[in-house]
Formats: sequence, structure tokens, C-alpha cells
Amino acid sequence: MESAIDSARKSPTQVCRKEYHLGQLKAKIAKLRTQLLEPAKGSSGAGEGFEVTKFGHGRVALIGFPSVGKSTLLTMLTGTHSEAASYEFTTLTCIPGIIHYNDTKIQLLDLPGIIEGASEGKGRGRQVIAVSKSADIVLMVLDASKSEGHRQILTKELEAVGLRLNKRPPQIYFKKKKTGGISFNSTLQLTHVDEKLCYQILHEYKIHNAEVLFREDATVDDLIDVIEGNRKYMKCIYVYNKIDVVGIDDVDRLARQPNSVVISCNMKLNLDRLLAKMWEAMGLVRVYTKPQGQQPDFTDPVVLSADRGGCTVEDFCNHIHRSLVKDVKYVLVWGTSARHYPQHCGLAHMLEDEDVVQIVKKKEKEEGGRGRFKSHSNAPARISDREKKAPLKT
Ligand SMILES: Nc1nc2c(ncn2[C@@H]2O[C@H](COP(=O)(O)OP(=O)(O)OP(=O)(O)O)[C@@H](O)[C@H]2O)c(=O)[nH]1
Ligand SMILES: [K+]
Ligand SMILES: [Mg+2]
Repeated sequence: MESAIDSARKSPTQVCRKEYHLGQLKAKIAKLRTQLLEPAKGSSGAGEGFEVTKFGHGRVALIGFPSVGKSTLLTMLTGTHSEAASYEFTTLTCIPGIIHYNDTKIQLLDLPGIIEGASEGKGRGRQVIAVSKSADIVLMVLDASKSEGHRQILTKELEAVGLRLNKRPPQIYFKKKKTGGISFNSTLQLTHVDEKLCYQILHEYKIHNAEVLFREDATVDDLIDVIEGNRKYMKCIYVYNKIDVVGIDDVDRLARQPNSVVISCNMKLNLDRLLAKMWEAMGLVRVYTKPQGQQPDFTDPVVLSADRGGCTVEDFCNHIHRSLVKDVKYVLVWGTSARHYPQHCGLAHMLEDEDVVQIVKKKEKEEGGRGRFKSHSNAPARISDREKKAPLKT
């Protein structure tokens, strides 16, 4: 039986001459951009007034044109005052604040407004974009009363410097080799790129030995992203502020767009919805530690994230103490990741938000008991009562 790869190769794509030329040009531009954006040796690329220490369980950056209400929003959500005024470029540096939400602390960064051409260094565009790249998600703040084109302009500016918003990496396997030439394959029929075009682009990058496998009908831009390898894929929420000054039809339309929230800082409208969306996008996983025989402390979770170090039991243990893992026999898990309560789990088990974990160390006895979390948590109290009267032998 012929494989998907073979059949895809037998029917070559019709890529016209113009596409070859354009593809090569795109690769040249991407290469130059990368060179341009390389920060000077020894600097983070952020620059004075922008070097803010990371704090809390996650970092969120506010990006937007001048005077859309970024500073007003920071002040509302964090209580940290950031100067707001009706003139543009009120904010000139990076101002951090902390959002307390769901027993976690999230660092919110207010930034200067950026304008078209920011990616080429206009205004403080470079610094703003460098700081944004250090965040876990971006809130793109937009003025609901202004042109909808603003969202596209900002997205283009961010794309020009390698930020990819609400996209996943292209499904292209790419590996440089020492010898063997270029092997080009695909698991499906391609309509944008063929072998010749791929060779040309790799040639532009002076890559002569590599394995390339297209797992989707990707474009030249996707291929360049994969070769460059320095793209940052981030979630972005589009925040339409100032809905107090637009009609209800506009509000309705904006609110229905994907990844969008409509708010009004002035009227304190829908800020809780924004926080909930932000929380969801961050994908933080709160895990509560349950000492044997005691209730977990539900105010002080260990906070894990798939993007920052992972969400397995092992990641959880490492969070508590680096040397803990080697002493762990297994753990007991209550919560949505458990099939039954409590479930005995190993280090590879994936934890979910609001799980409760009790660590059972080697040569340590777990607490007994069946049933649900509530009744189980009462068990140790009963045992210790009995122990008082007739101490257990073990
Ligand atoms: N009508 C209305 N005005 C708002 C709202 N939020 C903020 N503003 C006003 O918009 C203006 C700009 O607000 P800022 O918070 O300074 O905006 P910014 O995005 O931080 O501006 P820069 O720092 O200059 O980039 C101020 O006059 C605010 O009072 C809102 O929800 N509705
Ligand atoms: K302003
Ligand atoms: Mg501001």
C-alpha cells in the first residue's frame, strides 16, 4: 500500500514562477529583520525604564495605541497608580502592578502606546515589543470608538518582530543535518510550497543538508517561521475599551469577535469578565497540598503552568523542593484529574486546576479510607481519637 507521503509526492504542486521569486524575497526580508532585532551583546533588549523584574505566577502585557486606556485599566485592576491623561504618550516606561485573582498573583505591565512603524523602532516600539515577548499573554487594548483597522495594524507590527498571536506553530518538521542533502516530504498534497521552492528558501539560509516534512498545507511564511525558529507564539485577548461612548450595536458586534472582551474603565463595565478571560487564557493550574491527616490550605496553592515548567506530579514536587522527588513513593490525588477519590498516582500524572495532592513518601504510611474527599479528610481525626484510647501498634 502506498503511504500518504508517497501519494502526496506523486502529484506535484503547481507553484508559479512568481511564487518562487516572492518566496525568496520573503526569506531575505525575514533574515534582515532578525539581524536588525538582535539585541546588543549583554543587553536584554528591553532598555532603561523597561527592565522590570518578573513577579508572581504569570505576566500579562498591555499593548495598544496611545490613549486607549491602558494606564486607566492598570490602575483599575491592580490598584497601582499609573498616570492617565487625555494626551498621547502619557506613559513613557513600563509600570508593573499586581492582580490578585483566584489566590494567585499576576503581574500586569502597563506600557507606552505604540504606533504604526513601532517594529522599525518608531517611538518606544522596540522596547515595548521586547517586554511584551517576556509576558505569558498579551492584552491588546483597543478603543471601541476608533477604526477597527487598528487591530490589524498592531497585529502586523507584532508579527514583523516575530510575535504570533493566537496561532499555533506550523506543522512542519525541520531538522538541520551535517550531510545527506535535503530531504523534502509531505503527508498531504501541498498547494503553496513545492520541493523547488523549499530548496530555494533553504538555499537563501545557506542550509544544504536538512530534513523537511510538511504535516499541513503550510505557506512560505510558515516555512520561514520554522527555519528562523525564534518566533514567539502567544495568546492575545482583544480588549475593546470605552464602550460607554459607542452604540449598543457596535458593542454587540465587537463582543462577538473571537478572543475579544468589551469593557469600560470609566463605567467599570465587564472588568470581571476580562479577568475571567485572562485567567482562562493563562491556563494556570492551582494545586493544593494536603498534609496527612489535615485539611489542605485552600488559600495557598502551588501554581503550575504548561508553559512554565509543566503540570505533572513531578513538576509539583519540584516546586515544593528540588530534592523531594527522590523520596516520593506515590501521591494521592483528589480533583478533576483523578478518576476516583483519592487516586494513587505516579510522577508522570498530569494535574489539573484545583486538584488536591497528598505526597506519600517512601517508608511512610498513607492515611486509610475510602470515599469522597470530604469524608476522607475526616478520617485522620477519627483515627487520632482512637489512637488516644488504644494506640495503634504500627
Ligand atoms: N470614555 C472613556 N474614556 C476612558 C476610558 N478609559 C480611559 N479613558 C480615558 O482615555 C484617556 C487616556 O487614558 P490613558 O489611561 O492615559 O491611556 P493610555 O493608553 O495609557 O495612554 P498612553 O499612556 O498615552 O499610551 C484618559 O483621558 C482616560 O480618562 C473609558 O472606559 N471610557
Ligand atoms: K494617554
Ligand atoms: Mg498610559
